[in-house]
Amino acid sequence: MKLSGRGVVCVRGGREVFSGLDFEAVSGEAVAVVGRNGAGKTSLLRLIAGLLMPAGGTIVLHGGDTDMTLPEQCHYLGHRDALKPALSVAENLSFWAEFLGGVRCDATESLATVGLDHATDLPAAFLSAGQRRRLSLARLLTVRRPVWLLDEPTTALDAAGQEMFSGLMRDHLARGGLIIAATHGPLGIESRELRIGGVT
Ligand SMILES: Nc1ncnc2c1ncn2[C@@H]1O[C@H](COP(=O)(O)OP(=O)(O)OP(=O)(O)O)[C@@H](O)[C@H]1O
Repeated sequence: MKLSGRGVVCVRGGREVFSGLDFEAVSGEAVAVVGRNGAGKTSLLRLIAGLLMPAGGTIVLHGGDTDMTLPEQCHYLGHRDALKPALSVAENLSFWAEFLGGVRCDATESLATVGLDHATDLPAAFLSAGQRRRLSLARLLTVRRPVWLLDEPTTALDAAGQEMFSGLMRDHLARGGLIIAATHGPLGIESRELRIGGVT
């Protein structure tokens, strides 16, 4: 499987953010997207996820499931946790599993893996920042998708959480998945750098 972008142009609010961007990532590989604030790292993830349209160029997944679109094969984890505060931890995960569709893995197991099995009935409103992030990560495990698009994924995670997450990323790569992560700091696993917007 290979994700490749050729000559990608990103325009936001009528202003060109980047242009002529070439990139690729293959199965088993993590790419860390780096660059100054406003360089377009989040925008690139959103372009790949199909949440924005490129103003030029192409983004194609080779060797994926031909019956599914690229966005249907991606998990996009934004830097803000998309959780419903009034729903419990388990209900939030169930909502996401329903929304994403496809084959579900065991939610209880996913919550145990991210260290939230003690809080399944707690409303998401009461979670700490790190716990909210852990709940977002559980989504990656409950519905399996090969392409992980992660925006500042380690934000708010403590040392143990970062270690747990590094393990999840390694497992994902070992299963043939690929990861594109926007980050200002170390990702926690071996990765190739994709710099956008010139030198920071
Ligand atoms: N909805 C929008 N309308 C207009 N411009 C936008 C919109 N969203 C983002 N932008 C602009 O697009 C540019 C790229 O933003 P983006 O969030 O992709 O950058 P980034 O590299 O992820 O930044 P950071 O490191 O600060 O997270 C910025 O100049 C931003 O102001």
